[in-house]
Amino acid sequence: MSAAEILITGGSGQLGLELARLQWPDGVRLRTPDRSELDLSSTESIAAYIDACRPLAIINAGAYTQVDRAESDPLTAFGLNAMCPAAIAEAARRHGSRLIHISTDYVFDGSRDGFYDESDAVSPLGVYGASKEAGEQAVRAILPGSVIVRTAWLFSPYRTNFVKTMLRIGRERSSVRVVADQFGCPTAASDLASALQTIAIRLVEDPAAPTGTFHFVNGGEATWYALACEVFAQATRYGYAAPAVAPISTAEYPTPARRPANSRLSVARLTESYAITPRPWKLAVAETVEHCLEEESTS
Ligand SMILES: NC(=O)C1=CN([C@@H]2O[C@H](COP(=O)(O)OP(=O)(O)OC[C@H]3O[C@@H](n4cnc5c(N)ncnc54)[C@H](OP(=O)(O)O)[C@@H]3O)[C@@H](O)[C@H]2O)C=CC1
Ligand SMILES: Cc1cn([C@H]2C[C@H](O)[C@@H](COP(=O)(O)OP(=O)(O)O[C@H]3O[C@@H](C)C(=O)[C@@H](O)[C@H]3O)O2)c(=O)[nH]c1=O
Ligand SMILES: [Mg+2]
Repeated sequence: MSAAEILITGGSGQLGLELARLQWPDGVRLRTPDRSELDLSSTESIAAYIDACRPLAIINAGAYTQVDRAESDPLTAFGLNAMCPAAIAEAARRHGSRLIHISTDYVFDGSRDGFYDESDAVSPLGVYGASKEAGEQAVRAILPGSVIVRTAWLFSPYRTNFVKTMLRIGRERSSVRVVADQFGCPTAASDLASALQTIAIRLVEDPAAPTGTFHFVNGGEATWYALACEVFAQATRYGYAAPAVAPISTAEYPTPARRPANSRLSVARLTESYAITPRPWKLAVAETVEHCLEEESTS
C-alpha cells in the first residue's frame, strides 16, 4: 500500500486508543489529534483540521458516550454525535477521503425478536441513541460512499466501561445488583479496532470496497448480569475477591435514560462483505480482565 494518512478522531477514547495501538502497514501514517488540535464540538475546527491534512481515510471514533447524562444535555450530545459527523463527512467529501463512522446498538428500541440486522428500522429510546441516529443519517446523506459501523457494549482496559465499573464496585462492595433483562452483545474495543483497520485498508486500496451500514460485535449474546458474572469469574483467577451478583429487573435499577431490552446485532453482512468473523465475547472479556488485573496480582 502506498503512503496513506489516516485520521482518527477521539484518539484518547477507548476505541481510539485501541486503533492507535494496532500494528498498521508500512506507509500508513496515523494522525490522532487531541482536543487542543481538533475540537469536535466546533464545525470550524473540524473543517480547518481536515482541510489542512486531507487524509485518505478518516475513522470517527470521537463521540459523546454518557448515555444517562445525555438526557439532560441533549445539545452537547447532538453537537458531538450528529453535527460533528456531518462536518467530518462534508470535509471528507471535499477531499475524497474515505470515511468510517461508528454508531451504536442504542439506535434500536429493543422490540425485535432475535438479532438486529442493518435493514431493521431504528427507533432510539433515549437522547444518546437519537443523537447517534441523527449522525448516521447525516453521514449517509452527505457521503453515500461512507461506511457506518454499529457496535455495542464496548469494553477495554481504558476509560470508563461496564467491565471496569464492575471490577471497581466489586472491590468496594460484598454484593452487586445487575439487570438481567437487557440482552446485547459485549464487544472488545480491541476487536472492533482490528475490524475497522481491515475495513479502512480495503477502502483506501479499493474504490469498489463494500460501503453502507455494518454491524460489528463479538460473538454470542449476554445480559449485563451475565457479563458481570463472567467478569468476576475471570477476575477470581487473579486473586480478586468477587462479590455476590444478584440478577435484577430494569425496573429495579432506575436510570435517566431508557435502554433497549434487546439490542443483539447480527454481523452476517460484515462477515460476508469483509470476511471478518468476530471471536466469542467471553474470550475477549478474559483478555481484558487479565490486562486489568494481571499487573497487580504479580506485583
Ligand atoms: N462505549 C460503548 O459502549 C459504545 C460506543 N459506541 C460508539 O463507539 C465510538 C467510540 O466510543 P468509545 O471509544 O467508547 O468512546 P469514549 O467515550 O471512550 O471516547 C470518546 C472520545 O471522544 C472524544 N471527544 C469527546 N468530546 C470531544 C471534543 N469536544 N473534542 C474532541 N474530542 C472529543 C474524547 O476525548 P477526551 O479524551 O478529550 O474526552 C474521546 O477521545 C463512539 O462513536 C460511540 O458512540 C457504540 C456502541 C457502544
Ligand atoms: C453500574 C451498574 C449498571 N447496571 C445496569 C444499568 C444499565 O441498564 C446497564 C449498563 O449500564 P452502563 O451505564 O454501564 O452502560 P451503558 O452506558 O448503557 O452502555 C452503553 O454505552 C453506550 C455508549 C453504547 O453505545 C451502548 O452500546 C452501551 O455500551 O447495567 C446495573 O444493573 N448495575 C450496576 O451496578
Ligand atoms: Mg454509561
